[in-house]
Amino acid sequence: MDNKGEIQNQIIQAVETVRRTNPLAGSITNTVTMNFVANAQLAVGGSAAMVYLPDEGEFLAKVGGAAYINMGTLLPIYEETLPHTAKVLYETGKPWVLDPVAIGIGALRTQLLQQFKAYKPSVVRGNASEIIALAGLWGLDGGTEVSNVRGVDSRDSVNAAKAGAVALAKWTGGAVAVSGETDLITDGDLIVFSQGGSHFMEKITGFGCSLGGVTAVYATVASPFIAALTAAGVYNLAGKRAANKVDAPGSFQVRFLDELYKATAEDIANNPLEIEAV
Ligand SMILES: Nc1ncnc2c1ncn2[C@@H]1O[C@H](COP(=O)(O)OP(=O)(O)OP(=O)(O)O)[C@@H](O)[C@H]1O
Ligand SMILES: Cc1ncsc1CCO
Ligand SMILES: [Mg+2]
Repeated sequence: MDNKGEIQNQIIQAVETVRRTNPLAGSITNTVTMNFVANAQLAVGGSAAMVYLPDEGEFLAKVGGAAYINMGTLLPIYEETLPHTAKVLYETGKPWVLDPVAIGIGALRTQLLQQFKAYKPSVVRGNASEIIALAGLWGLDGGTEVSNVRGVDSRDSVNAAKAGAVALAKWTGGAVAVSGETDLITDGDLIVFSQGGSHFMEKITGFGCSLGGVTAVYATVASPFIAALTAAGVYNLAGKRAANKVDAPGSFQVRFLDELYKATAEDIANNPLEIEAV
């Protein structure tokens, strides 16, 4: 798929189908930003449900059109819940989005992320440092063995994660989305840069987490690559619009949710993107 017009048409289809069908993408996600993830999923027209327990993860994997796993705040029960849910998703062919938040901290996080390699997440979404570190953990090109993640924040530029993102996408057969000032999305063959957003998005926690949840919503109706591009497009558009209306982070978050809700499919598809071959 190297035709920008075709990509834009598929983005329009994804946005409209979600608004028409209100699809469920269940989440196992961190307790810091859970509410923001759910509200962003609802604002784009999806349906949200958050769980912690192994049988409930399996239930959501089965009834939802896709799922979202975010590693932000691990609990002991996740040693059971996360691999169990990821295995069900993989074996039933359900798309799922992985956000490897804070990769490198703690033994359980490392162990779980290693296990996920076999369950091939349809979309890996993270900031540049997280993507580079995951490629390293999985022994792929473009990764580093030592994580450069500082807690949950990135210390690398989006472009530095290009090789790792491509290698991860080739491994999973899905898509990888690297967020930053400009977002990079790849399916292993094409690389798309999506522009927009606002510096305020670094001043409120959870824009990355909620972007992952919204990506899962679009993955219920579109390919992993189109889902990641649609989510990046609506985030960049809504972020740019919200920043034009407010002058501080708290009101930015509120305005951003309003702009997510108001964005039309055409405006999302027309948000600036540049396409290059790998
Ligand atoms: N300086 C910036 N300018 C424009 N957009 C930005 C900027 N920084 C981040 N964004 C946007 O914010 C969203 C989240 O990206 P970010 O890289 O901050 O995620 P993250 O570090 O995983 O966030 P969190 O872990 O707090 O949820 C993306 O849509 C990205 O495009
Ligand atoms: C701040 C924070 N700490 C663990 S998860 C999280 C949300 C952003 O990733
Ligand atoms: Mg993050």
